[in-house]
Amino acid sequence: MKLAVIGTGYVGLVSGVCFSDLGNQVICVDNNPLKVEILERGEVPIYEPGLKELIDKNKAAGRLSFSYDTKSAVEASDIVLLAVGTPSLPNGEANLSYIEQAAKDVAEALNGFKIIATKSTVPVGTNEHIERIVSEHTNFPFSIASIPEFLREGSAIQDTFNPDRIVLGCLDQETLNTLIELHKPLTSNIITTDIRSAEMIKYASNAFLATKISFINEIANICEKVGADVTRVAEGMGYDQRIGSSFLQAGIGYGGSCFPKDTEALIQIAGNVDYEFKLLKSVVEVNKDQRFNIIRKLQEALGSLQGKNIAIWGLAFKPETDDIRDAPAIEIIEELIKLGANVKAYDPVATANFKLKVNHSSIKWCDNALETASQSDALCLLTEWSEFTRIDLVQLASLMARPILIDGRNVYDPIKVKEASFIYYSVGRPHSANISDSYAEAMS
Ligand SMILES: NC(=O)c1ccc[n+]([C@@H]2O[C@H](COP(=O)([O-])OP(=O)(O)OC[C@H]3O[C@@H](n4cnc5c(N)ncnc54)[C@H](O)[C@@H]3O)[C@@H](O)[C@H]2O)c1
Ligand SMILES: O=c1ccn([C@@H]2O[C@H](COP(=O)(O)OP(=O)(O)O[C@H]3O[C@H](CO)[C@@H](O)[C@H](O)[C@H]3O)[C@@H](O)[C@H]2O)c(=O)[nH]1
Repeated sequence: MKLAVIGTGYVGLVSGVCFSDLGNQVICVDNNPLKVEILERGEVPIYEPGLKELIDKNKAAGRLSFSYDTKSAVEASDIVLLAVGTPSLPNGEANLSYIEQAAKDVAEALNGFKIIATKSTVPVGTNEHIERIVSEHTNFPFSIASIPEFLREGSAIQDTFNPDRIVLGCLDQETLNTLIELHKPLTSNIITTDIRSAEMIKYASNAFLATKISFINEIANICEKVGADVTRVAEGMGYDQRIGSSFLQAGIGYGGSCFPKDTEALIQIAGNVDYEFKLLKSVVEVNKDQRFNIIRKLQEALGSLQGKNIAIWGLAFKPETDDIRDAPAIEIIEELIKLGANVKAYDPVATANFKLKVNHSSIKWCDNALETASQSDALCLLTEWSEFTRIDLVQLASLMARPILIDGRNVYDPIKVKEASFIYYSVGRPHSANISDSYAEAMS
């Protein structure tokens, strides 16, 4: 089949590359000429493991190309996938201006029947809105579908080739047949439904996963006070198949380009029909506060942070990505600066993106993990990159002015950290400095 993919962010690029690898002819379009130039030069504008190799392979096979010309890409295609951004507006609602513009661009480029399918995460009813926009700008026939995307950054290729399910929202049987044919090589678990339900499946999935994270983070906060171990609690819960073990890792809260914006958007979607989504509002509130546990633990260990040297390991919102959108590190570092601390920061790949967002004279950007920790009063691990887990803890402690380690992702064995003479704070685990003695006293 011949595809035009509009938008070369994570979703557009990865799904475009995936479909070309399956033997389809794909043109990935972006209206940012800089991105297209980078891709045409053979470089990749995002860090995503395995993506460059797959792009090179499919470009060489003549199945994949890049363009900023929506018109010629659409003209050459049977199916158009919309994969442009839907970021948050200040009130939390999804900003639909990119998708509206893309729909108009595609409509004006139609030269015959096309399927126009939305992969972007859009509020319920948006595909009907897209249908209206397209019909206002063309006389050619077309069919609309919603194909929400569930890939995760950092494992986007693996997720795309091995999806748990494909959701196809479309009521036109011929269009459905074509889309089933396109997705059949990926999985047999293809759910077909109406467009509004498909749109809601995406928001409900992200909101549920975010709920699991906030839930386990609150359990962790209680574990800290009662001397239980949240990692064992999550393990014990996860064996119950009704609960499942994934997304029960306590930490500093979720970040990234999706959970924060999609939870806010679903609260707005509900609000627009006079429904107060109380549970999800609490999920968001818990998440916003969880990252500040890092600051609270630093203050417990050091008192005032004024003039203290604080090392930060990890700036990306999760490992294996250079994406810093809504990364907890942003607010943590901004708060440290506000409190008068001197910050040294390091991330294996996300520093350049982070500098564009947060730059301040009291931040020293470092090139490696040990240099960052050297002479610091405390070290905070915010992203669980594997290189941090492999570090020699004894050497690390010897380099620091004070051996205080705040582990925001529970990556270290508390016993080993103690053996290396660290004062260790993790999230919801015993053997850390954060066990409440008052609970033990109260129970005795
Ligand atoms: N990032 C993820 O992991 C992920 C996963 C699942 C779903 N989603 C959803 O997919 C959508 C895209 O997310 P993303 O992170 O890939 O976005 P992104 O912001 O990284 O990229 C979007 C791209 O679209 C381009 N664009 C905007 N308007 C255009 C137009 N009219 N014509 C051509 N190109 C245009 C932009 O220049 C940009 O390169 C969002 O709705 C998001 O919620 C994202
Ligand atoms: O047990 C967990 C799992 C995740 N996280 C955090 O949650 C955030 C999101 O992680 P993850 O879901 O792995 O990455 P994303 O790339 O944001 O993917 C989510 O958002 C995408 C965009 O909508 C969806 O497509 C994916 O299915 C959904 O997992 C990150 O900050 C993680 O650190 C935790 O704190 N604990």
